[in-house]
Amino acid sequence: MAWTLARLEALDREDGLSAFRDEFRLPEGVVYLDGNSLGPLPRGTPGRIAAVLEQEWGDGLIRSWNDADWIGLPARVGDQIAGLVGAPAGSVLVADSTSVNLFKLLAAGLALRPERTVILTEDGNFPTDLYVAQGLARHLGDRHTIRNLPPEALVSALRPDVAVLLLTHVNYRTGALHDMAALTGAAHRNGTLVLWDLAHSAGAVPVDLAGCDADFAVGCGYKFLNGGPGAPSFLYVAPRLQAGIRYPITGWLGHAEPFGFHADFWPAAGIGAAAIGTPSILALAALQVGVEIALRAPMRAVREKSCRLGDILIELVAQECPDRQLALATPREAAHRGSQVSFRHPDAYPVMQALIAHGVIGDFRTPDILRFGLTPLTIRYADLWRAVSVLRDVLESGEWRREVHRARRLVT
Ligand SMILES: Cc1ncc(COP(=O)(O)O)c(C=O)c1O
Ligand SMILES: Nc1c(O)cccc1C(=O)C[C@H](N)C(=O)O
Repeated sequence: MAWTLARLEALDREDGLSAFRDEFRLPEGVVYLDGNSLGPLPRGTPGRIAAVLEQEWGDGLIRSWNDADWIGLPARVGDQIAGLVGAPAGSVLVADSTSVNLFKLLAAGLALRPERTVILTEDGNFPTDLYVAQGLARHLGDRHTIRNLPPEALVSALRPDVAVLLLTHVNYRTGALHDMAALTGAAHRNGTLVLWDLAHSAGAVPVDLAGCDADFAVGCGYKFLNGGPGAPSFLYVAPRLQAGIRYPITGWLGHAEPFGFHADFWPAAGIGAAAIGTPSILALAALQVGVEIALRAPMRAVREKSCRLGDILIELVAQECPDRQLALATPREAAHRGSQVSFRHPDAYPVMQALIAHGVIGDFRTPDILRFGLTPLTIRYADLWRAVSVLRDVLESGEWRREVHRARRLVT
């Protein structure tokens, strides 16, 4: 049966998550399909930031490190995020950026496997993951080799020299979802540690770090967790590894007694040793608002809606835009994708710019990807009708050929 606007509106009426949309500020006339890159602003965030500014900073001044427990905020928000990624309390800390946390945990993983010299990762992994691995290998005296392989070749590449398997759970371009349990199990049978990048998973797909016995993970605060541009990242270290770990950056807030002001470093117990310097309290407060919304949304319903949105988007594009040079770049089966759908088009960049000019905001990824993020808390089924109608019109009219849509901007 063909998709119609009426059928999609009927799905919106039955949608148990529909009330969440009102918790976000979404500009009139915009269909926002980029929450996988920068989540929208929760309506509660400005008030929370204002309270931290006025009362905690303005009135409380430095006393707020104790009175408002600013000092405990990275671990508190970490424990809240733990509830979203299947991790126990005390195993997640909010700190730094995803790139920095990748460096910290990859270095810690390599230090736990000193006799092994290979970092195994995937072709098409997010560039920062690859660059961090390259930079770290150089820093360690070029002793390590980085092996990039297609996903289907990873398991057979797990040989005795592989120290760490570094993977992004959901691929940023294609949206393909790895089987975390199977890959972690295969790595462990080889004595290899696994570091998962959850940038496109946390808050979007079910993640069970403890159930999969994952070793390390990092994740992003500004995508599906809606923490705002440049929101701090989080990191996870399995409790069984925390005692023996050696982080490459040992700052004063990772010390067992930061206010002892000792000359020598000895690490805090548990996940606290992963901290480096003073956390950004305003950014943490904003992130906490987004995380608390995500915690109220049942993950099973989020995943179901995400899969359904993806299936409908794929079917609607096939229905409305046949023969328009669009090729699905995302696995067709919902079980194998995250919360985005991507299409290839030879002129993806100007096509996306034309869509954005009409208020349908997705993004372009080199060389030829039109990427649509599906955030079940804010997207209505009927929004897909509007998005695909605009896509059809842009492709039919050839409007994307106009010079204005071809001018490359710095951030795509
Ligand atoms: C998979 C993945 N890892 C890491 C990052 C980078 O994180 P950051 O720029 O916050 O360090 C991103 C996106 O920016 C990403 O998509
Ligand atoms: N972090 C970003 C930024 O500072 C500007 C523009 C985009 C981003 C992104 O997050 C990109 C994103 N990780 C991606 O999946 O492509």
